[in-house]
Amino acid sequence: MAAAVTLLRAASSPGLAGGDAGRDGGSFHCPRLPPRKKAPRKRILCSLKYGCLGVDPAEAGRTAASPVYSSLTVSPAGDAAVVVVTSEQKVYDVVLKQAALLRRQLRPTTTTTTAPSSEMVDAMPRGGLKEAYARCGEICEEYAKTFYLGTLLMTEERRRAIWAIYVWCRRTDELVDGPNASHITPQALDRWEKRLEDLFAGRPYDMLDAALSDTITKFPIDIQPFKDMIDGMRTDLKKARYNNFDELYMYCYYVAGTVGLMSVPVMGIDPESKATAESVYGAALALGLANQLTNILRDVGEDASRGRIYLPQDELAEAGLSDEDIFKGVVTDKWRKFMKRQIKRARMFFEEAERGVTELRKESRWPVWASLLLYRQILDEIEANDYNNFTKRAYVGKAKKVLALPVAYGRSLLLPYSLRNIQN
Ligand SMILES: CC(C)=CCC/C(C)=C/CC/C(C)=C/CC/C(C)=C/COP(=O)(O)OP(=O)(O)O
Repeated sequence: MAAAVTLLRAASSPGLAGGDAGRDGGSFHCPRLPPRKKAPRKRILCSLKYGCLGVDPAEAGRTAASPVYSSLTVSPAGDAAVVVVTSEQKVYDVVLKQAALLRRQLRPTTTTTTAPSSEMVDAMPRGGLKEAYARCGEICEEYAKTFYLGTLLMTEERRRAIWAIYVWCRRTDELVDGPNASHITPQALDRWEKRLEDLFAGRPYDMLDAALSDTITKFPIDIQPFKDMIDGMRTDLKKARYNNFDELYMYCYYVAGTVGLMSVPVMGIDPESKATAESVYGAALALGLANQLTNILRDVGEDASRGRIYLPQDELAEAGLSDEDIFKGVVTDKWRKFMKRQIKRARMFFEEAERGVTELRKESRWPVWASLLLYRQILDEIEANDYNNFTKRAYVGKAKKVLALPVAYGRSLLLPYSLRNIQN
């Protein structure tokens, strides 16, 4: 079962998602739950941002009553209020937590010292941490060249930290997507999680872990996004279908939104920026989601050949499409229409991410812009392929890749969005 589905929570829970916490940009409008006695069984509609994306304006009226709105329902008994929380709200709780941590510039509580522990020293090669980070850099360069090039502009400490995070994510992903994926069991993921806890406590198992162990002593990085990513891998082991966008949203958070959350404390917010930490984390989350949705749209055919369909089943059905159509892989008008809706949604996540990039420290913006521009172009390529993502892999050519670098650099010089009106 997906962790993605709505979760039940007592209304009295202190971290009531989307409740009075509020959100910059006004996208969350979940009012407080009403007092129990006065409003038994009252339903409160929370308008969420992305659930209804891609719906034609003509259909807009219908969305008000459609299930894309989460319902907060006071229980019939009136005494134990139960809240159904959407994935977007649940993830937003994590965003708030991470933002609070960054604001306070806290070190993770499990880390007791900034000096390498004896376990850390044992796990390190003779060249020590320097060599461990260099290896992380090589891996990052090998798998994500454009992003790697961008990181070279960052300060050494930040760049090395980003590489260490990248490598941990890559290794986690390889557990379920790599050559040994067919042997991976939930127990192996449990062991990987234990290993994560150990490295956060200063007890790394190997040199690559040692680099991350060191990184978390230098930046206010929380373990939760890392654990959530492992949860995403657990989802991948047992789930091959997503009933609706809410479920898919959660999956995308687990496997990619988490990367955005892990990166912000290292990339840093521009000291001049007037944006709140929540909004920057929100943008980082949006970029992870946008990238993952794009990745899914690019790989429809490849995933189908492994029996997997990472598309909202209800939206497929609405478009008159079934799993069989995906397995057959014929581009029809129904498929084009369905794809247009999915692409539109992915672009909206990219749009949300854009503002946030400008709020990052100047030297951190370039790699993020570069990867944003390049990944977003995959959507253009899917369109250029007339939506044939069954047998053609949308690919951004070398020339376009090279061109993206100066464009990204130019954008990284722009004033943070939060300062633009102030200065004009
Ligand atoms: C926007 C702000 C404020 C900060 C930036 C925060 C960051 C760095 C967000 C990026 C998140 C990210 C890179 C998520 C990973 C998404 C993803 C789908 C990666 C795909 O990785 P591969 O599987 O290696 O891709 P390919 O299959 O294309 O090679």
